[in-house]
Amino acid sequence: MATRVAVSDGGNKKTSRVRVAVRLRPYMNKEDEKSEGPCVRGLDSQNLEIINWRNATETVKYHFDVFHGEQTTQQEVFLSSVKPILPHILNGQNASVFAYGPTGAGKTHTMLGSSEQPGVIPRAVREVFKLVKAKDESDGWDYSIGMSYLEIYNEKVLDLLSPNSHDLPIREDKDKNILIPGLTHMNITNFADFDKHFVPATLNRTTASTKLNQRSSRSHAILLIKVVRTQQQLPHRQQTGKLYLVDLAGSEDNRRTGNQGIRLKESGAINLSLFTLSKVVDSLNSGTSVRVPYRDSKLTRLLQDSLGGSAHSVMITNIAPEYKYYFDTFSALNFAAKSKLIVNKPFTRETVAVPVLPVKRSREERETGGSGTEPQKKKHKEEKKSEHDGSSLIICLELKEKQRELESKAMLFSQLAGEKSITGQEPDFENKTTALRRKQSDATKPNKQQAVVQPLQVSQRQPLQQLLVVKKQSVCVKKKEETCSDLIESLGGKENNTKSAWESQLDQSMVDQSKQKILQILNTGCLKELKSLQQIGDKKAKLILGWREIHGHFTKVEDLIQVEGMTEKRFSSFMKANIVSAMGK
Ligand SMILES: Nc1ncnc2c1ncn2[C@@H]1O[C@H](COP(=O)(O)OP(=O)(O)OP(=O)(O)O)[C@@H](O)[C@H]1O
Repeated sequence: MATRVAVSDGGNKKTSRVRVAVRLRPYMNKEDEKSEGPCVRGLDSQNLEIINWRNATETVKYHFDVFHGEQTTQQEVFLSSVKPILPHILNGQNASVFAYGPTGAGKTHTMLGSSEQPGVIPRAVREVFKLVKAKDESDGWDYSIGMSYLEIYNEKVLDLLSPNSHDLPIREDKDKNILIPGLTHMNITNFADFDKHFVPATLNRTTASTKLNQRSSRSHAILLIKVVRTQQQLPHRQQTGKLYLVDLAGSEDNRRTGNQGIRLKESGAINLSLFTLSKVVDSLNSGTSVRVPYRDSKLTRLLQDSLGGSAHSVMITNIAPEYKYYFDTFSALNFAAKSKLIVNKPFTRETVAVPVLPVKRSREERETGGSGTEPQKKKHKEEKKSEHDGSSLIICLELKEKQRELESKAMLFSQLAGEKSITGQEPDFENKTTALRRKQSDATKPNKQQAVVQPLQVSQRQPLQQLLVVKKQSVCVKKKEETCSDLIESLGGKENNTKSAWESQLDQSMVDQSKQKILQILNTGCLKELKSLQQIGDKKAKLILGWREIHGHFTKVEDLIQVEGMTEKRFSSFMKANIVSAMGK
């Protein structure tokens, strides 16, 4: 029996920021490179720029911990982004590395690689063995290493080391430790041992061919390497460090993947979990005590202790240079920029053997008995707060939300790009790749997400016609909102009036009818119809479409509060404006 104790040594209270690296893969087809050039490019080892879709005469700049360009080798990625965090797991702390990005952007290449170009996973496991070997004899601790390997496919947790097993439950003990009863845990003694289990298990992972990637990963694969160290002397303190190596399924746009049937269903599950990941990131970033929605997807639930404050985490965002990935790339970069704000608070997980069992166990006994499943007992004050501490893995999910927002923009954009301009010429966005080589201004002003809009010389390139159309629309939305405020004012309503105060001035049956009309538009309206509602601009309308895609129908207008950015206050104002407007028709 062992008791979980907090460790108060110096390093434990330190906060650790999620490191964010971005890796740009090379062109897969040299012809594309010649014909269009990249839509995104690196500027130096930390900065990159991408064309601004809102205005093709500008680029948007991002600053990250590391930028890995097309020529970066697997070893360089490992050395700079992953190796530095590995020593922590020998001290009872958690670490995680996860690859995020659009489908086909290079996540599996980065994490797994090939026999000629091994990726992060084989390199990290080798390094862990190396670190343990270096410590083993000298520091008074015995070490054992174990592995588990699972995938989350269609919201099911499947054991890749035991492929016939069924969906495994995720449980949380009273100390908020995440457990997966029944998950195989194998002790491994060297890299060959790991390889023997890992390689065949990898073949069990669900992959399929999509239009964008012949061998697309349809699941999130999570490799867990657990290092348990036990003091050789009394009181036989024991510390457990976990390393999660995560290859996320790609965020995807089904208009481009051509997914149908089962692929479409998979895609829904992938996008839902990535969407939840984005919500978790948002919550963690907000730094408030708002509930972090870990429970909303299996992925975030499972990775809770990698994301919630107890881990050293690295997110490698993979992006692709081709124009067809433009909006995916843009949303991935925004997500990555946001995830940089997450701060983890690493601590050491330690148990102490109860004094009635002072007999020193042999290493073999410890290995077979000590690490069969997730830790059974953990007690740590800091850990209790873990739902509110920012951590890492996450990064992805916010993407989903951004993804949806941008998907809609992409649809609009691609519709526009697909049409010939009034003058009969093809839209020229795709031909502008070299526009990244534009004159730069020194006047850069970083925003919260570290993105900088870099103005370009208008004389060098004319704004794209279709982009101007998008701009005009947003002007219209603004005007509409002003009209709406006027209406509210004329009713004598202030934003914070209670519902009864303003509703009581109206005929209840009319109010109910208006609500029905609003509900109908919320449930069936296309983008344009949604935008016809008062106070619903382009962004909100897309968020509503995204919500509908995931959750189905709104059962009542009040459900609108569940849509991102719709606070109670805004909802109240929205209702007032729209009821008044509907009654006036
Ligand atoms: N840095 C790179 N250098 C060379 N080839 C790469 C690189 N990154 C990716 N590739 C190649 O690009 C293709 C797609 O990469 P990969 O399968 O890793 O994408 P993915 O992001 O994992 O996609 P999915 O989400 O669909 O599984 C593969 O053929 C891979 O070998």
